[in-house]
Amino acid sequence: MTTYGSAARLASSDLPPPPTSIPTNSALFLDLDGTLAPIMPRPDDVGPDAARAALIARLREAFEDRVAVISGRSLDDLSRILGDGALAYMAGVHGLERRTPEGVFRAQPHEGLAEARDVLADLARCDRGLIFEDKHLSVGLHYRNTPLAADAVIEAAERLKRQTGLVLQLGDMVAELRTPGQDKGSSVAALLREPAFDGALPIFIGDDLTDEDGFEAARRLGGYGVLVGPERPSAASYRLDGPEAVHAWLDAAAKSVTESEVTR
Ligand SMILES: O=P(O)(O)OC[C@H]1O[C@H](O[C@H]2O[C@H](CO)[C@@H](O)[C@H](O)[C@H]2O)[C@H](O)[C@@H](O)[C@@H]1O
Repeated sequence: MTTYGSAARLASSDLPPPPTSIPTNSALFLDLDGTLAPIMPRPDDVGPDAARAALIARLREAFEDRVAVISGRSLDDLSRILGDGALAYMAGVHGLERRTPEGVFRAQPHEGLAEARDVLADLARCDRGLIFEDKHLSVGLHYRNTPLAADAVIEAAERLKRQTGLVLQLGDMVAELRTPGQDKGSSVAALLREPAFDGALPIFIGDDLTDEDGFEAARRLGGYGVLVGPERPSAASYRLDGPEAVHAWLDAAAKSVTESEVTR
């Protein structure tokens, strides 16, 4: 369940930027859209990017593979955007799918998805600005290109939540109905149980409401969250302005870890 962190954080304001000098045993849990990639008008507008790929490769080396992308996108879509094998650890559909070197975990799709799929796809046919997205374990309707449709989309999604038992996941100009049972926080906890992450300090970086589960898990498991974008009540401890600042911070953090390894 998404809440907004401990009471101390409910009125959070002026979160500082994270320190660039971080413990060598840190593990990075990274959101994609709005964090590693700038927000684009349509989901398919986000594609492979050489600078991002090079950054991920540097991070994997500096953090000895303790790097995971944890996204609302499906694993297939993440492979299209990041490249197959770009990362050893990835979670998709808000934690409903997870890939590690040992294999793929995938939740069972909820039976209510058929109804949600029909209703949202019908709505998309009524407004050419709406984009219907089917991720098999969840279905979503994007209204970024037709913002006046927001109320109707959210109302329909709330009704579907009540009728089906699916989880309503509101995001950045999107309403999504997803299979219950997992979230970004449970993915962080599961990945920290992998041998490569043993004893690691989790740092979760993300921009969206779904990332609050990741911030809370990181905090509970001894690390912290970094909110990307404007201030809001959040379980994160630090904040960066946007993807450009994220890339610069990750670069600096990787260098600081590499340098402290060299001087040991
Ligand atoms: O958890 P994330 O990696 O941040 O993924 C969240 C959602 O990202 C995508 O939608 C968002 O980004 C699109 C491209 O910038 C944008 O057009 C859309 O309005 C945003 O909501 C993706 O399509 C969703 O499946 C993800 O859940």
